[in-house]
Amino acid sequence: MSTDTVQVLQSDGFNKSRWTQLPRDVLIGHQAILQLPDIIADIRPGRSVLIISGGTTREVAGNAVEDILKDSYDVKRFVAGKLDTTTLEACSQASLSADFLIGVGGGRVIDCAKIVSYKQGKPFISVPTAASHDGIISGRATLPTEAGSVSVGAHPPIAVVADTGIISQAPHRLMASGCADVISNYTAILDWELAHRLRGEQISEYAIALSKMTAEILVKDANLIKPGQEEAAWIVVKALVSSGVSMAIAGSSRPASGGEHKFGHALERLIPGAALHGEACGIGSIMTMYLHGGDWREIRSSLARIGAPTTPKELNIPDEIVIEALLKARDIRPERYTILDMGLTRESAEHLVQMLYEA
Ligand SMILES: NC(=O)c1ccc[n+]([C@@H]2O[C@H](COP(=O)([O-])OP(=O)(O)OC[C@H]3O[C@@H](n4cnc5c(N)ncnc54)[C@H](O)[C@@H]3O)[C@@H](O)[C@H]2O)c1
Ligand SMILES: O=P(O)(O)OC[C@@H](O)CO
Ligand SMILES: [Zn+2]
Repeated sequence: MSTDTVQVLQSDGFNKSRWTQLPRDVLIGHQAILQLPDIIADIRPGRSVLIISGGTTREVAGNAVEDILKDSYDVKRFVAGKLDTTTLEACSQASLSADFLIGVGGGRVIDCAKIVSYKQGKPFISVPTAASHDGIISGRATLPTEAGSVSVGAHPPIAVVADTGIISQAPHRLMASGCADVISNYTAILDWELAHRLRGEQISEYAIALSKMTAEILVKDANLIKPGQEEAAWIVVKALVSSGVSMAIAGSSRPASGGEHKFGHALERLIPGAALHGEACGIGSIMTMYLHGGDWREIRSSLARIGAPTTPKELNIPDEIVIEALLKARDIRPERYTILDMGLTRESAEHLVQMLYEA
């Protein structure tokens, strides 16, 4: 390095720096997948692509994406049945001959594409088939492991193509779950602020403001979120994108994931597949809002208005398992301090679950 450069680099002691990664193109709207060739032409990621989808989502949109691209690109496909290390390894192998990846599906498929993209250093495009989670643009991936869910570093997608027609035709339960994932931002923020006050954890006011505003706008528009409506898909996808941006600004999932998410991850381990990700976090958020002394009834009524579950019974989950998940939450990502890490007892966990059924 030349002396001139060293002089330019000198500072007054301020040494913070943050690299925020965001997608280059975000396209949301009616028949958006038809514009995939334009998006790819804009990015120029190469000529061969691996389309990653799930069993169902391949039928829903994976095949259509393949059809749209097959005349101009060398297309291969990979079906990710579940998200585990074996699948990730197989997907990585399949990606070796591809220049770029496209993840077409729900949260697990997109996380699979995100992780493989990061490991292989290849760009990926996110094509969500449901508005069920706020990971559609985030640079983090959630990996279920034996020891619980871990948030792993990944690349954000280079582009997002969210087709509101496809998304509006997904089961409403998925969209309601995505709304619950966003509504749970309210308590994620309270937990982050708590960790800041109690533990000196660094917070980002910008990330907090965006995350909170996103939840507020979604709750304000709750009456427009109806099954089968493309406008509803439009509203929810925008909220999911906005929540994802808050995570990108924070450089972690903190503004959108607090104790209610630790509870959700614990519940998924105890009774896999019984609740969708957002559903579990929504119920968790009612309980942690109560512990924060906030308006938990407002969280509950917002979830109910959107059609998301507010009690374990609606998901056929025994109350006892929810109590266990509340107590187990502290073992999930112990470094992430939340209201559930402040000495919750079995008695208070039982009370929290009973409270969900209160009129
Ligand atoms: N990386 C992040 O920042 C982030 C954020 C939120 C959630 N997540 C993760 O994402 C996952 C949750 O996502 P999810 O709720 O989408 O779960 P999921 O990916 O398991 O999808 C749920 C179900 O919906 C089906 N599906 C998707 N689109 C459909 C459609 N159009 N029609 C019919 N069925 C359709 C899928 O086949 C699947 O059976 C969790 O693993 C969670 O931890 C990650
Ligand atoms: O890091 P986690 O807890 O998976 O959070 C990411 C996302 O689910 C936030 O809505
Ligand atoms: Zn979430």
